[in-house]
Amino acid sequence: MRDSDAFQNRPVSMNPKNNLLEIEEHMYILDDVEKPNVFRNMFPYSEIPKIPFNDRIVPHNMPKDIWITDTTFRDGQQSRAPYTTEQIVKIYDYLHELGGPNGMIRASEFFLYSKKDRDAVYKCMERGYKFPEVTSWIRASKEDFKLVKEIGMKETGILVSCSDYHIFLKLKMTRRQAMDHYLSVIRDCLEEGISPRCHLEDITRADIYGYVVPFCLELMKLMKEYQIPIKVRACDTMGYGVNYPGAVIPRSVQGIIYAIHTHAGVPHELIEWHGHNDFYKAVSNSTTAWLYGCSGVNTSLFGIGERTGNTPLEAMVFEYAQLKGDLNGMNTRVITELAEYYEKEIGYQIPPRTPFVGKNFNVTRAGIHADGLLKNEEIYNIFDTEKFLNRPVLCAISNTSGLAGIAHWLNTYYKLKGDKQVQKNSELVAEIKKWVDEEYAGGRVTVLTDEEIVACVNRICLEKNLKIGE
Ligand SMILES: CC(C)C(=O)C(=O)O
Repeated sequence: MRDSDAFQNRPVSMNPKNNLLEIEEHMYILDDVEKPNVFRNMFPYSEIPKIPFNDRIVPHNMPKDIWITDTTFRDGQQSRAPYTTEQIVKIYDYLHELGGPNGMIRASEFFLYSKKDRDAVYKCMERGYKFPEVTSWIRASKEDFKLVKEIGMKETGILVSCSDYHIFLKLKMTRRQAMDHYLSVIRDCLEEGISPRCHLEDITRADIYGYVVPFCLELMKLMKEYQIPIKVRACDTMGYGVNYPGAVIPRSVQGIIYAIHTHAGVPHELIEWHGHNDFYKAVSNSTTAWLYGCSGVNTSLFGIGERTGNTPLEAMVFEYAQLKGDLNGMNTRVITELAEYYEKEIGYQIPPRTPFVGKNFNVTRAGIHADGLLKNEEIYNIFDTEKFLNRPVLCAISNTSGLAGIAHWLNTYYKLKGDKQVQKNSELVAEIKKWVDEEYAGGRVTVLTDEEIVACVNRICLEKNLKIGE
């Protein structure tokens, strides 16, 4: 599918520094349309959304410094039962340790609505950590700005929904009215000396050059006037963003970031991407945002967030390492501690196939694969998961595991190394295999649990006078 040029009818000039065509800044004026533009060509509603292309290619522009921010206690909490104060403080401690001394998890955002919310904030601030910086999420009112100031926070998030779906259909305003309203609220915030983080909700259905860029230009003017940083968070509220080269804005992630950075002049370090996973794209869109000019990507632990969730924080840790070639001080083993904490203390069941944290993320079942693993674990493991996540690669035992799978399971479970390792041709393995085959011949369809296998191993060792690891 093709669409009209996003830049159509807009005046362009050549930038002599980089020979790129650029739109004249003074021409980014608010397009105060009479009727909402709901981009029916992309979002017909009674049909599946469409991805039009105009084949405009945006150049890579990854900032030197990129980082992760966290919304576990805001978007994350919106979609589940609230955490207790103690749980929030414990998770915050973990985030601090995971992010490391270079502030790779730069900031986290907290509600201030209830006493419980504020208690959690006080306790986290008392920790005195530089990172993650404790920031707030409030109703946009003067009283709330005062509260943020009293608590001693430097930054707050403010909702500035930017699509006509929100402006016309929810707020019942025109673009001009919405923009004036938002700007006056942001001015109130700046008057209190608080740095606003503007959440441009629903940006992937917004008119980028008719509303978003003119609005961001006004923000940059305010920033200059007050000499206080103003952040712009591009929120892909419904997960419509795509990262395919040549896709049309407002669905193109790179197109949006390019517009905000190059045409509205927002510096890299003040742009953040906030993704949702409705179309399975939260992670790749966030990485794309980094690649095209965002310093920050906003995430939540295990992707817990509204509907299908947000960009999982742990995923972006490994995206960072792959893009940059190192972890820049992040302690990835804390991810496993966090996963255990969520399962045991919070009672949250992580789906077993979840990358990096699910029970099965590095478990191999098929016998033929297990055979490969036994020869060299690199063949069927993504990286040294024992080193980085304290999760040695595992073979689950089922009807397809074969002798190799059973031997591997024994070696991993009993942590047998070197010549203590059990071989697939050993008597113990053969006896376990007989029991496994009998189980499945009897009609079993489920995998064998660790407890069942240990019981079987103990029985065989007793009956046959065998010892594990000899
Ligand atoms: C409410 C807004 C800021 C949000 O989280 C989103 O757009 O996803």
